Amino acid sequence: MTANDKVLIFDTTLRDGEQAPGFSMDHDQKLRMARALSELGVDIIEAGFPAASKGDFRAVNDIARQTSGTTICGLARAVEGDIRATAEAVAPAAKKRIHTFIATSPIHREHKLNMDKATVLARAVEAVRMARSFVDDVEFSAEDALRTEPDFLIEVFSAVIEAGARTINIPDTVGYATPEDIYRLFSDLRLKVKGAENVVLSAHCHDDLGLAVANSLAAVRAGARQVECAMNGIGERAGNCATEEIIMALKTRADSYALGTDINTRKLYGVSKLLSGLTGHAVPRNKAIVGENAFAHESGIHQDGILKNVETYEIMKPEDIGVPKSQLVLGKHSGRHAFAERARALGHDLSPDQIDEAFTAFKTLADRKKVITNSDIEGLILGKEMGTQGPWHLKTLQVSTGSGDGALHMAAVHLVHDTGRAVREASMGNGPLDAAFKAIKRATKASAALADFSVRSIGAGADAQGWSDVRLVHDDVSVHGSGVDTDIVHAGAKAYLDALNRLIREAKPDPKTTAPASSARALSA
Ligand SMILES: CC(=O)SCCNC(=O)CCNC(=O)[C@H](O)C(C)(C)COP(=O)(O)OP(=O)(O)OC[C@H]1O[C@@H](n2cnc3c(N)ncnc32)[C@H](O)[C@@H]1OP(=O)(O)O
Ligand SMILES: CC(C)C(=O)C(=O)O
Ligand SMILES: [Mg+2]
Repeated sequence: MTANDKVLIFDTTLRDGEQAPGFSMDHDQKLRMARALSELGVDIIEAGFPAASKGDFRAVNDIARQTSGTTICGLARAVEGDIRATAEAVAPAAKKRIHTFIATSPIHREHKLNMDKATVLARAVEAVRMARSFVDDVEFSAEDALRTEPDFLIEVFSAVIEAGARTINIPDTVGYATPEDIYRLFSDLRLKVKGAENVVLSAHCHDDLGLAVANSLAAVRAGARQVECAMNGIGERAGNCATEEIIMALKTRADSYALGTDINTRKLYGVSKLLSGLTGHAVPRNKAIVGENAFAHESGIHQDGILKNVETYEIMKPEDIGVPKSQLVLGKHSGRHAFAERARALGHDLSPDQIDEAFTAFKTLADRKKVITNSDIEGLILGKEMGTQGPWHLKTLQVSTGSGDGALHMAAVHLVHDTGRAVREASMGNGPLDAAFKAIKRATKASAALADFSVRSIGAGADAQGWSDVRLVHDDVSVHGSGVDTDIVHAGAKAYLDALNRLIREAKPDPKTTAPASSARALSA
């Protein structure tokens, strides 16, 4: 594949995606997601905004340290401190990029930046020059490009290319453009920007009008060779172009685009599920590519067609996305091989130890549940992954509850700390979950306020497992925890402890990877 036959996938799940309300991830979750994106084969991971906080700096820095093979990028305003912090954060990566931006549209210039055209132009050039003093790979974005005067865009892009930018990103920041607008603008810029033939043109489309993927395809048609996107389409407001959708559109309609990506599409479903698990937001059932209904057929005419020829109603192969159509039925008589195979088919590459652990949990579940679905297995694997890191581990939870006036709700817990210390505590509460949360709080002596709690069923049937999400807040730090169990009170208690453990771990960052004082100064740019 030559550079011109390939579309670079720039994944911004961890930056634009994480910026959206309700989608923040803690340090471990970001590292886990970065690993999954790298294994998926994205070309560039935008890992965060290092100047935003010490936590963001540390996450980008650790991702740069631990992720090999993928370009690690951080976002910076056209501000010296932001660029220095980003340069420092991405420095450990073998392949690193600084992405700097400034808004160019009249409304942003006048009302947000309070800068005239000449100042915006000068700041853009200065920022790119400075970023180039740290790294070779510099991307420049003209925020709100689609509402900018085209002549001014041409002037800015020509100048930043001369200053050393290698990627020129043309964002539809507010999701205002139509595919025709995008096609026209990208075609025009390709012709008129000086040096455009030597750089990669990039699309960054938001989904406010539901056009992000269509607009990204229009940009590709007009010559863009990088698409910025986020898994499950998360991002500011209505979100970004969905990574899984643009990739499968290019693959499925290769007859029309004739362009490739380096993505292992079979991992898409697993990465999508991982993100849902980490953030506590399930994808809608009817979501393209990765939704539960994407390959499900209920109506008779469709089922009849599918039975006669699957292509009557399916334009993609589920296995190309990692959605298994396996004939193996998993139950209590199944063995380790079949289990490991299914886990792999669902996109989870587990180590032998992880398979042992998940298989033991699977057998316990199979004894309790008649039918084991793919959702059960996912819940089990993701739930295990989430609950294994201490310092506290739940050994036993016993709940006694009743109904009617004066009913008492009690919970007793047995927790074990990483140090080996065991603690048993009990508490009453306004309900069984409240009693369990209070007993855990007492046992760990941790103080945190419950900001959000939810439980949903994964899989079908009365014996479906419950997936619980808990958000705890302490000292302005907000963390999310998850728990899975066939019993919803146990699922809630596991989620509560998972979140408490995260708070405890967040409170003690690894001194070796904490942002040094110089970058802390940079944060106040
Ligand atoms: C379209 C996008 O997605 S843009 C990226 C959005 N991401 C983020 O905002 C990341 C998280 N942000 C933060 O943590 C904070 O906003 C920080 C650390 C970046 C800045 O915080 P503060 O210094 O407190 O400034 P605050 O956020 O209130 O205002 C932004 C300032 O940056 C200026 N600014 C905004 N974009 C740019 C830019 N690209 N280049 C230079 N200056 C900029 C604004 O005009 C404003 O300046 P002012 O203080 O002189 O009015
Ligand atoms: C920072 C830029 C690329 C952005 O997210 C946008 O303009 O939407
Ligand atoms: Mg954006």
